[in-house]
Amino acid sequence: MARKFIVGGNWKCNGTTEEVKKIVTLLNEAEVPSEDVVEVVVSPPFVFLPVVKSLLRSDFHVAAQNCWVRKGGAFTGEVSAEMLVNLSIPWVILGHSERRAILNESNDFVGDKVAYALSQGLKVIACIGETLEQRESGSTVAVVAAQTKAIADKISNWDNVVLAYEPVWAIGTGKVATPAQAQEVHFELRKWLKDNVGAEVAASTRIMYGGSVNGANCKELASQADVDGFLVGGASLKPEFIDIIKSATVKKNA
Ligand SMILES: O=C(CO)COP(=O)(O)O
Repeated sequence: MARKFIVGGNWKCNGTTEEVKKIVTLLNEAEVPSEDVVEVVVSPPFVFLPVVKSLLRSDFHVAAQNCWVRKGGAFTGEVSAEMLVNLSIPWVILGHSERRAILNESNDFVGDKVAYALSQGLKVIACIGETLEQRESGSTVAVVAAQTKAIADKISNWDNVVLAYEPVWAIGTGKVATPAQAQEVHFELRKWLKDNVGAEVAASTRIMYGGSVNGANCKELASQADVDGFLVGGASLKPEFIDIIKSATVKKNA
């Protein structure tokens, strides 16, 4: 089954109202392949979601960067999945390594979050990835498999899930995974899905790559068989994000 290329821009904890409006203008004026070829999702900080949603072209979509693990209530500082749905925010990024590492989100907690967000009707970009230490000790595949299992154990429908493989050592470091390194892990993840969830889910679930993707390295990464898109941090705040969106055509012409 054809997996539509997907490019996400994770703006992380960046931006002022003025800067956010500038990025939206840049996106709105860009000439990019049609929605049939590439799905574009941008993820501003919570406070800017309404303004971005209201100004952004209708063929691009918005994502929150996180949400609370269960139904909202007395959880000071949290934002619930219900609130995102109420604001017609279709997507949420969950399990980003910055939240796993800095805010101690465990595999189980991320699995619960994914399950709850899906139950409320959100689409989820679920992030996984190994640290440098884990890669150097040869446990990359075991680590990403355990992270994926914690999600798989809690959900029964993968239709609204996209995996984002983001090796921690490549995030914000300028040290991008080589196309072969990315392809190897994406292949193993798809195999894990096939062996543990099912052949159909393995064939249809998109796996994005994230970690120092930029306008110069995106085409070669996009040409890898199991790379179905990108989750972009730093470069999603710059004009080169448009070039990354355009790299979807590498797939179309493959
Ligand atoms: O964490 C990332 C996207 O979620 C990747 O960040 P960079 O593209 O800045 O390395």
